[in-house]
Amino acid sequence: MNTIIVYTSMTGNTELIARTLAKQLTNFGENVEIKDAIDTYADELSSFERILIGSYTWGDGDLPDELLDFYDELKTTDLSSNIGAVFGAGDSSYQHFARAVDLLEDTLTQQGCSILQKGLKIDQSKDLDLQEECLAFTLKLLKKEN
Ligand SMILES: Cc1cc2nc3c(=O)[nH]c(=O)nc-3n(C[C@H](O)[C@H](O)[C@H](O)COP(=O)(O)O)c2cc1C
Repeated sequence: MNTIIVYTSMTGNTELIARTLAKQLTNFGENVEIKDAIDTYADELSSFERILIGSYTWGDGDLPDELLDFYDELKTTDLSSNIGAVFGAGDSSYQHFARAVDLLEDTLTQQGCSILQKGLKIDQSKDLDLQEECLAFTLKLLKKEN
C-alpha cells in the first residue's frame, strides 16, 4: 500500500517520529514517501491510499503557523478514499498536550478519511523509547499487533 507521511517540525522531534515511522513501514515492505508540509499541497494526498500527518503543538494548544496553508487546503480536500492516522510531539507540562494531533484527526475525519487508530502523541517531558512507541503504532497501522 502506498503511504505518504506529511509532517511539520520545528526542533526535530516530530520529524524524528516521521522518519522512524517511515523506516519501520519500509522495513515491512510498504512504499513510503515522506514530505515536509511546507512543500506539500493537500491534493497530492489523493495519489496515496494511506496518509499519516504529523505536527507538534504550538502556542496554547495550537497548530504551528507553518502548517496552516496545508491545513486550510486539507479542510477542502475529499479524503473519503483514504485511510490515515496522525502523530506528533508535545509536552505534557502544557495545558493542551499535543492538541495539534486531535485537531488534525478531527479534520481528517471531517474530510472522510477513515482513521486507523488513535493518534500517536510523544511526550517530550517523558523519557520514552521512541522506537518502541513508533513500532507499536506501526504494527497497529499494519494490523499486525497481537
Ligand atoms: C512557545 C511554545 C508553545 C508550546 N505549546 C505547546 C502546547 O500547547 N502543547 C504541547 O503539548 N506542547 C507545546 N509545546 C511543546 C512542543 O510541542 C514540543 O517541544 C515538541 O516536542 C516540539 O516538536 P518539534 O521538535 O517537532 O518541533 C510548546 C513549545 C513552545 C516553545
